[in-house]
Amino acid sequence: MNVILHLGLGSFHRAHQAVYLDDLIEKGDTSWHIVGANLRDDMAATMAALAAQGGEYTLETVTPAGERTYRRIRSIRQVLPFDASLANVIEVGAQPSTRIISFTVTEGGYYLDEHHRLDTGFADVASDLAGTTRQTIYGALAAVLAERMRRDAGPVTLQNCDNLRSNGERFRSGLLDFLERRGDGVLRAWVEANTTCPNAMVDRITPRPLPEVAARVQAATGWADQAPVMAERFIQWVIEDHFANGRPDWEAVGVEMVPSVLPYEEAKIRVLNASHSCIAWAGSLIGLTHIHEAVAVPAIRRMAYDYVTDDVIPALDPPGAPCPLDLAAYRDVVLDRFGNPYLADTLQRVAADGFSKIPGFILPTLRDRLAAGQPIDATAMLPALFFAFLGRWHRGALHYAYQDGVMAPATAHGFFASPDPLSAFCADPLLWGPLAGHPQLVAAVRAATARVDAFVAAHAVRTVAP
Ligand SMILES: NC(=O)c1ccc[n+]([C@@H]2O[C@H](COP(=O)([O-])OP(=O)(O)OC[C@H]3O[C@@H](n4cnc5c(N)ncnc54)[C@H](O)[C@@H]3O)[C@@H](O)[C@H]2O)c1
Ligand SMILES: OC[C@@H](O)C(O)[C@H](O)CO
Repeated sequence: MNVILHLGLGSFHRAHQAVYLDDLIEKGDTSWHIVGANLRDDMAATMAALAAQGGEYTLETVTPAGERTYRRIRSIRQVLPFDASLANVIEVGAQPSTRIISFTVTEGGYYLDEHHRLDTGFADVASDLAGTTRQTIYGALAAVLAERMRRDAGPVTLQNCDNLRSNGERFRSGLLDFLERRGDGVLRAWVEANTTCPNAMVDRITPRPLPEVAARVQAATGWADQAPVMAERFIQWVIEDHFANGRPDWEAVGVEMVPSVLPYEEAKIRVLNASHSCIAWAGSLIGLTHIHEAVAVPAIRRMAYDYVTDDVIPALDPPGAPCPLDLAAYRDVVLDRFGNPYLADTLQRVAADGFSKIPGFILPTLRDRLAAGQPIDATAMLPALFFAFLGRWHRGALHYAYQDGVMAPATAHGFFASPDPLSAFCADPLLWGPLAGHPQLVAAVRAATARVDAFVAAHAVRTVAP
């Protein structure tokens, strides 16, 4: 039996990779299973429920027409209880039968600067580097791989499943930097020789499951499942076929194995993820709650549509180097997927982690457009929306809690204490990297904030503090 150890047993993994593997098991190939664990004690009730259910749970999918399906997923065979020492994770990860270690630790879980080097200013990274904790993906994998090397347990693939551009390469760069900073040259050399990190594009909108999901699952299946997940029907996974020690027969279940994931990930990140954030920030500013409500507001749909049409498509599909994907068709499909009312995906979930999403999803289009001497008006709307959103958060006037794994609250509050808050926001190196303070960026975002203010004044549907 071959094992995939998955770190970060959130909703997405259980609606995506675990489902692909379950598809394979259903086809009669039982040669792989998943062992799952978390690096943080942040979803204890779900982890306990999953463990009590032997790793099994129900996946509910729903189409834009409201057609629901229910299916029991059995590919996760073991759930490791959280333990800050990660002793169980290390034990499983160091076994020769574990051939793949995959992870979803959110966009904010990588702590990389624009050169893909570790940003050691983050307390979690600093304490993992000092060896006092194992709470980041780097600290955890350094411990697992050290034990694997000690036991001579063989090569292993490190498979990133987060929404990160060149997600395998970036993670690898962070891991190697982590080992170098720790002075762990022997392990670093072992990792270079014995691991691969295939880039991958992952896609399936997976909201945080609400209590209604469990109620529907029980009504439909009779099982009082304590850990169900819910997702859209659409699913996609594109992987560079670069595995160190074998892999499941992913092609047999529709995973696309490609030499380069680049066009897929650029399209996904810039078209889907950036417009998703745009819609979430805009909808939040006018007091809405769900993505489908926000994308139904013509002015919001237009912002996302114009951003993709005016700025992203010309950047990704320039004359002389045509993109292999039909980006206009992709834009339309994505906007329709956001309109699925039965998903009830929250603005709160998608608006989260702006301090990772501005640099990851939006900055590359600004950079490309400015480098080509082209206007950035449509893209500037996105940071202008986030700036207004952050202003609401700063004043305590958001109608939900904002979660951001990377934002330093004092720094973000500090923008609004400055005589020119917008300039302070546009000068933040974490958000803007080499574009921080760029005069054209500041001018375009300033002009866009006036359009955002006009949009809010015309559309506010909920009484919120100004
Ligand atoms: N939900 C989706 O629609 C979707 C779709 C495609 C990709 N993804 C990717 O999956 C990620 C997780 O989404 P989800 O829906 O499973 O979220 P979730 O909130 O259900 O789970 C988040 C997981 O990440 C872990 N985590 C959070 N911060 C961490 C950190 N700094 N270090 C280590 N572990 C950390 C948590 O313990 C948990 O296991 C997203 O951030 C995204 O990159 C999600
Ligand atoms: O944009 C937010 C993401 O979590 C999104 O739901 C996902 O990337 C869709 O695959």
